Amino acid sequence: MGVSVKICGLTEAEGLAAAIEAGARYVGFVFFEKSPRHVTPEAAAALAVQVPMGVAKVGLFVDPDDAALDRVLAHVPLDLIQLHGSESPDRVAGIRSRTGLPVMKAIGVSGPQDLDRIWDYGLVSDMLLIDAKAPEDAVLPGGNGLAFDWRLLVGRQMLKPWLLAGGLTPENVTEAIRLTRAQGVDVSSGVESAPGVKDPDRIRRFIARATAPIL
Ligand SMILES: O=C(O)c1ccccc1NCC(=O)[C@H](O)[C@H](O)COP(=O)(O)O
Repeated sequence: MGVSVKICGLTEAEGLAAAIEAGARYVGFVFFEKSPRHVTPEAAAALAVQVPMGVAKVGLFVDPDDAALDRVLAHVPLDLIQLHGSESPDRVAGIRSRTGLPVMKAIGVSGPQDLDRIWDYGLVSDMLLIDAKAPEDAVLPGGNGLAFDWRLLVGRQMLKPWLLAGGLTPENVTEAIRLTRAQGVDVSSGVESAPGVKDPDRIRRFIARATAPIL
């Protein structure tokens, strides 16, 4: 099976259409108000009708309480919940059982000290997203266009299906996959022309390169 691609932080129909037509397997909507990619539940619902079967609609949350999840789920038929805050393993398991939806936990990596958490969260999540750890003073816990040292993942066993994220672009995604053997990749700022503005051409180039056979 080829590499799966998630395009994250979609806010308007043109970028979403480009992602779907180019073969994205996952499309992400950000429900975090401080993000330039934030969408309301109503806006996400309008975009979601454009998404065909076979493409998973992912809702990205940062330390959501139950009411925040309920508010979004009342409007948007999500297929997968992405947790991008400091949710504990217990909270991940709780959200999974309360919503009945599969959960992908994002794990920030900046060095070898972060790698044990990949195992811990693999026990309670359906999928993992291995991302660059945000700097201490960052406003956003993800979507910062920063990469980490991909060599940290070489030969690493994962308990669950996983996506690589953090600073990926059409220019570097082939090398990232070749090195890490990632099953999937996730991108946001690397396919934008400005924060929060997706560039359909960069989306198409990213997906074409990520899904091309690696020699
Ligand atoms: O994208 C955001 O604005 C965002 C806000 C809060 C938490 C996470 C966020 N994005 C997470 C993603 O899924 C990104 O695709 C991932 O971190 C990679 O981002 P980038 O380095 O910009 O490609």
